[in-house]
Order: sequence, then C-alpha cells, then structure tokens
Amino acid sequence: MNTNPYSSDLRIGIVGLGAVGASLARTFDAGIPGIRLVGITVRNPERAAGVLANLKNPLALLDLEELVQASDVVIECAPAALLPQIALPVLSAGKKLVVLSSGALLESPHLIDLARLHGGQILVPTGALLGLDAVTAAAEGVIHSVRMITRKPPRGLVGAPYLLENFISIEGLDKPKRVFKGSAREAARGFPANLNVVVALSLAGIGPDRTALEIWADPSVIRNTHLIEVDADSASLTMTIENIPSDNPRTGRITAQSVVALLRKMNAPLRIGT
Ligand SMILES: NC(=O)C1=CN([C@@H]2O[C@H](COP(=O)(O)OP(=O)(O)OC[C@H]3O[C@@H](n4cnc5c(N)ncnc54)[C@H](OP(=O)(O)O)[C@@H]3O)[C@@H](O)[C@H]2O)C=CC1
Ligand SMILES: O=C([O-])CC(=O)C(=O)O
Repeated sequence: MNTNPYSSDLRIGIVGLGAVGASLARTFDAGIPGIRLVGITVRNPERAAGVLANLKNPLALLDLEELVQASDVVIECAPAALLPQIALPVLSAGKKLVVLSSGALLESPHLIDLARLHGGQILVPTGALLGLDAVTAAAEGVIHSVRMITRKPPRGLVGAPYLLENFISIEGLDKPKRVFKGSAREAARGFPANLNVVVALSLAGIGPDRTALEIWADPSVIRNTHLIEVDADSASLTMTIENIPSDNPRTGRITAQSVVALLRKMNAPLRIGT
C-alpha cells in the first residue's frame, strides 16, 4: 500500500528567486493543496538567504539538474537571456516548464520542438495580462487584428535595450511619451525584461509579426497598464489591465498569482476557463 501522503502532489521547482520566484516560494510554503515545492535554483545563495529564512519549511537549494530530477513542473522566473539553458534539461527530461520570460521563446523556437520530441510541455501563463482565453478561442476562427497599448511609469522601462540603442530618454518626463511602435517580435528584442505579455498575446492570437504594440512612458501612471483591442470574426474584444507593481517595478503582482492559478488548475476536478 502506498503510504506516502504526498505521492500525488505536483512537485514544483523554481528557478530564480526575484520578485516572481520569491512570491511563489512564499505562497507554496504557506500551503496549497496538491502542490509541493521541492526546491529552488538560484544564482546567488547569499541573496536568497533572506527569503529562505522567512519560509516555514526548509527549502532545498539545488543545482538545475537536481531540480529537474526532483520536479514534475519547473517554473522559470529568471532573466530572459537564461531561458534556453534552463529549458533544455527540463524539456529533455520530458517535464513541464512554466515560462515567465515568454518573450525569449521567439528567439528559441527550437524549444518547442524539444518539448515535442521528449513529451515535455511549455506552459505560458497569462501572467501580467488578461484575456488569453478569449484570444485563443477567437484564434479558432479568424482574427483580423490585435493591437496593444502599454503605459508604464518611466522607472518600469529604465535600461531597456531599445531605449539605449535609440538614445530615447525617459528621464524627467512631465507628460506621456511614446517610446515604441512596432510588432511584438520587435518589442521582445527591444524590451526583453518589460514586454513578455505582448509575446504571450501574440502566441495566443495571430503571431509576433502581426501583433501591433505601442509603448508609452507615462509619468502620470503608477501601474503598468495594458489596453488590448482584438477584431475577430467571432467577437470584438477590448480589455484593460492595470497592474500593481511587485517588488520589481517592471513586474506586476498578479504575475505570480497567475502561475499559482495555472498550477491549481492542472490537476483540478473542476477547471474554469479555456
Ligand atoms: N510573463 C509575464 O507576464 C511576466 C514575465 N516577467 C518575466 O519573468 C521573469 C522573472 O521576473 P522577476 O521575478 O520580476 O525578475 P527579477 O529580476 O526580480 O528576478 C530574477 C531572478 O533571477 C535570478 N537569476 C539570475 N541569474 C540566475 C541563474 N543563473 N539561475 C537562477 N536564478 C538566476 C536573479 O538573481 P540575482 O538577484 O542574483 O540577479 C533574480 O533573483 C523575467 O524575465 C521577467 O521579465 C515578469 C512579469 C510578467
Ligand atoms: O510583460 C512583462 O514582462 C511585465 C509587464 O508588462 C507587467 O507586469 O505589466
């Protein structure tokens, strides 16, 4: 007889203990039925010590190979440039990878082939966005256009490569400034730490080259705000989300909650939404 009370729990590993990773670690530590956090992979154990010390349950610091072995699902919450190296062992082991740095998927389409080859799966949560359920449903018919307008407090855009390469200053703004107009693919390259959401939207809908985006540095907003307009043969969608920033001004608080919601659904007897 199997006496292990955790045997059917989903074993979760986290890579990266920044704003999203730390929030997830605290939530799983507090306890979610059916979910067990088995370990975490960090770059800098000293920096992680503060978060780990405040957890109720001791959490193992593992290297990536160990984390993959111990987990059913690995959650990537690290800088975008690391996505390929994190994804490789997870997908090669046929496991599930929740990707937060969804923008980086566009530069690494081979990861999808890798998942297919080994029976793994890449899961892109709705994250800091909304409406991907309706957009994927609309994509079963014909979507004519998808447009998103993002407004962020200037400090949420500081350091973006596109701004640096094009000498666009966002210092001392007293009114909104449009700093980018282009496709989701161009945004993913130019704003790798800021616009994962538009890539998720594009993958749900009509792809990164046809999904249009404007980015505004707006000193009058304190929330990261995304307005989405979709025109499809089944419906017209107009949706707005105003994200309260987390500890990281670039990252909305709802991002980590979206991952928790996704994981809860994974083995749930009642599953709401597409
Ligand atoms: N899909 C979505 O809707 C959203 C996606 N994101 C994306 O999610 C990702 C995580 O966001 P967030 O938590 O805010 O980012 P943070 O910058 O707060 O955290 C990233 C963490 O990764 C750590 N890290 C760096 N290198 C490694 C490594 N080699 N191994 C393990 N950990 C490492 C960093 O450590 P250190 O402190 O030592 O550098 C840091 O703690 C980002 O790519 C972000 O752009 C964010 C918001 C929404
Ligand atoms: O897409 C991202 O990486 C983050 C974002 O816009 C948000 O949190 O609103």
